[in-house]
Amino acid sequence: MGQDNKIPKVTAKRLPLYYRYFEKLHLMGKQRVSSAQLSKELLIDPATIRRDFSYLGELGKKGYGYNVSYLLHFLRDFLKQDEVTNVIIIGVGNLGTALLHYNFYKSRNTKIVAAFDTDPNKINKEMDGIPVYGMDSLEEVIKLFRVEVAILTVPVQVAQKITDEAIKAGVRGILNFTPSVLTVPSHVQVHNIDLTTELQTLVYFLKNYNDDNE
Ligand SMILES: NC(=O)c1ccc[n+]([C@@H]2O[C@H](COP(=O)([O-])OP(=O)(O)OC[C@H]3O[C@@H](n4cnc5c(N)ncnc54)[C@H](O)[C@@H]3O)[C@@H](O)[C@H]2O)c1
Repeated sequence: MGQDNKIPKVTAKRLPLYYRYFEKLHLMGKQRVSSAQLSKELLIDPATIRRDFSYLGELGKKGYGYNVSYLLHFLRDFLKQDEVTNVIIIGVGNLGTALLHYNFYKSRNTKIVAAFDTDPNKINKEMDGIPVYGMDSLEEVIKLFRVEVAILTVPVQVAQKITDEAIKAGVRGILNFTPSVLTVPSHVQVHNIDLTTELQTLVYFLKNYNDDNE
């Protein structure tokens, strides 16, 4: 754990909390935040926040507060050992919305950090606390959050194009809910989830294997 040895456990425990909040501030376009603001949002007293950050080095300036983007990067590197796989959802329609609501709460090592769509009524808003961006932010967000997995819930006709864009920006895994047969480079993995096929297989098994357990 290296440098963490110097940091009190109580501080180390709060770092993910700070990280998540800086992430949120960054997505909201905030560039800096004071310890008083942090204190109000996170319900931690300002002196504790200042002390916590003092263990991490000179990260704040008097009268300026903390630089959100800098701290986000700093904390991300610092928390590497707890790193979760960041995931995005592309296409916030019927299926994408359902998956956003679900947000994979059971999984501790994956996290949906953002969603994307082209519909102006859906973008630049939060859904279940997750920001929904226009497609022009795709590359930036994938790079910023080192997103590794994209869940694809877009119309079939745009699936390949969007896959190409996501891979170009750094995505290495695609959970494909569209019926499109995707072509990807060898370093990328695609998992297809096709409910129609699953249903047909079930019906087939019901018809052919329902008398006994052959
Ligand atoms: N695999 C399955 O079991 C299963 C089940 C249902 C749906 N689907 C598939 O999932 C996909 C989504 O289905 P749905 O019912 O949610 O559709 P939907 O029409 O409700 O949602 C599609 C969303 O994608 C957005 N979109 C359109 N073009 C886009 C683009 N170029 N970039 C980004 N976003 C774009 C739309 O604005 C919309 O919000 C479809 O391909 C559908 O065939 C699969």
